[in-house]
Amino acid sequence: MSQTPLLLARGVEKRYGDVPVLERLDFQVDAGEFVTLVGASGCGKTTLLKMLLGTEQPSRGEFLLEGAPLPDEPGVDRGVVFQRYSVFPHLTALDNMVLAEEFALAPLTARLFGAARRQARERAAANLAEVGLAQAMTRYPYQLSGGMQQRLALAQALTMRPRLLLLDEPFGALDPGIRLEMHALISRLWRERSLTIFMVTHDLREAFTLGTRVWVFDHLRHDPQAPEAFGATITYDLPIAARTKATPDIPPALIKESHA
Ligand SMILES: Nc1ncnc2c1ncn2[C@@H]1O[C@H](COP(=O)(O)OP(=O)(O)OP(=O)(O)O)[C@@H](O)[C@H]1O
Repeated sequence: MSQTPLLLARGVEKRYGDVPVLERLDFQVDAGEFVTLVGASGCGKTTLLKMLLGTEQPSRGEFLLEGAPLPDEPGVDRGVVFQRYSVFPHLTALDNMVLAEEFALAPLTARLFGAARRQARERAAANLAEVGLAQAMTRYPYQLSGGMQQRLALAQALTMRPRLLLLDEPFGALDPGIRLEMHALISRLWRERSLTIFMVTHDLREAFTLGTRVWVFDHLRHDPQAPEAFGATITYDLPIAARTKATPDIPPALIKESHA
């Protein structure tokens, strides 16, 4: 069996212009891990997700996906869900799903025909059913609740069976009860599909409940004369032993950082 980690970061830094945002990122993540990212606003969590997605590039260092340089543009090997989902408003849930597959499989025309289209529709229907949207396939986005839209977003992100699933505060805009339902859904999908997930959240309880590993972002180095002189990095990398714990133990030192 290969010893190559699914994802390796070596000496990654990210600057926007002269401003360092992230520094000293060295980590390895194995297939099947569920990494949650927490930390103060503006310390670069979304920037890390964007680098993994391929919409931003490291200023220094590199990422290796299964030993090969991470492609420097988004691809079907990485799925993403944002806090607010943007869909095509004139397409039903099913047609939005099929379109995601058309973009992936026929990037030039974004059209599938005949048997390929029929199969794409069958897959789309199965994937929607898997996230609990069997009854909502013919609905338009404005007819879906926030939770249902995020279910659709998840189904769409998983359409091409990505190696990495990147979630940027995917449940941040949802009511607490709906959030719990979404926690159950993402946990089930993670287990059943053996996903590798990176999820940014401001909710520490969510981070410790869902993650097998919690990364806390902060500044290791700080110059009071020049607050923007240094980037943030992963200051804690906390393995969560018992993933199925009903009430996760959150280190008291971290409680103050919760925004929830
Ligand atoms: N395209 C950009 N150009 C210049 N600066 C940027 C750009 N994108 C992000 N930044 C800056 O980089 C820093 C990190 O932003 P990022 O969104 O990654 O932080 P975050 O930890 O995800 O924040 P939040 O928790 O509020 O979502 C911020 O200071 C932000 O203003």
